[in-house]
Amino acid sequence: MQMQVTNDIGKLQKVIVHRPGEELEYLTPKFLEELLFDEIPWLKRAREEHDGFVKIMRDEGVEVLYITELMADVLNEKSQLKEQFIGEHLDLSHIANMDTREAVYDYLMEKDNSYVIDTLIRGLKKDYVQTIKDSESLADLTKSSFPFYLAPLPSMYFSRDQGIAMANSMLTGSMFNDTRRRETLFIEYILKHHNVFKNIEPIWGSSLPPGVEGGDIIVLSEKTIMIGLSERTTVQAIETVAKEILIEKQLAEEILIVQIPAKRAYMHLDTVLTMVDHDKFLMYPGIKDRTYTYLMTADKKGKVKAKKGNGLKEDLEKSLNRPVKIIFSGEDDPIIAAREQWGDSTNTLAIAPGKVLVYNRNMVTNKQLKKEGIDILEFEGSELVRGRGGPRCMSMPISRENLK
Ligand SMILES: NC(=[NH2+])NCCC[C@H](N)C(=O)O
Repeated sequence: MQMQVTNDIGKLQKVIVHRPGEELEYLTPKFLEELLFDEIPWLKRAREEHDGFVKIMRDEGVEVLYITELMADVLNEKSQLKEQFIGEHLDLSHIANMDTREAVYDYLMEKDNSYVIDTLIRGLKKDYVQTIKDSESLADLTKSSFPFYLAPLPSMYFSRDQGIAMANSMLTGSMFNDTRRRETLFIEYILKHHNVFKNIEPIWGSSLPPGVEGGDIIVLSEKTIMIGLSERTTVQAIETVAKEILIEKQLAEEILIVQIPAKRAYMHLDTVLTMVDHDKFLMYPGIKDRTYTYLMTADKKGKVKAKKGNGLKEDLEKSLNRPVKIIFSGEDDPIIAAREQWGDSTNTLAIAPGKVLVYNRNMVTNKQLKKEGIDILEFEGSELVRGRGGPRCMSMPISRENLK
């Protein structure tokens, strides 16, 4: 398949998602912070909500692929990859004792592929695996209270962050937090080995310094890629990826960096700013005077140069070559806007210019969008939102129509 994403609003053709699974049932209050959740979603309802999200996209003609199914295809077709895949998960799991590691490996190797895939996402509780019984290891004696050999991956359903299609290439996420690093192994294997992807030269996030996640990348046009400098995306990683984008792979002519305050409530640029139409953006007003912009381009000698931007609106207008309207969410009221931003009001997913998916709970912002002439497709997301992400976070587009 040809990867093609040269904008963030063109008709969405193909997208990869993950249906929330039992990994959400391995969340407990004690480890919420470490696992980057604020609450424990009710799985049954979260799945219904996710199915609703997928149904809207399918009804609109979007081809929706599940990451677990693509991964199962890979392991079913190339069985020799199973050991390597499990091994890479174990490498990233910090199991202190080698015998324990071996026991976990043996346990997984005996199971069938779909069980392995589900377990790697769900997590593996310590009591599932019989380790050394008669002699205890130092790791056992000093064992932490963390109850898993393989931690659950509850943020797996935020597939946006794991793989970022830009033009005809894909960057795999270089996750800022240790707890999310194993998520990207799935898309890496799919990119390397699944025949839905062919002739794609990816940029491997694992080769970058930590900190470029998909929620921070918005492909504005063929010319410009916007990158958030945020809690999750670092200057170091941007410097490296900019060379790939501007020089090695020439995926765009310029990168517009938008620096936002580094805060949990808006860990990625797309939690406070999304594009909803050719000339319209939706933005959380709480960051209005708190963004700084920079432009990165390549000079004739093949070096990346950065300069200060002229402010978000002006830079967007220049890049898109048209006047732009910024709609301030929550009717620009500090309380309404903050409340609804926490409910991901500003994390819309465009499936065509002027047509976006939104959670129904953000009533004020949704009404505002309608007034602005935006077609909104609402769905229930009250459990999904507890993981701090909305429709855009839950989708990894791999094909969108180009804009004229
Ligand atoms: N693109 C996004 N905004 N993704 C939201 C990710 C939420 C996830 N729980 C995290 O903290 O990492």
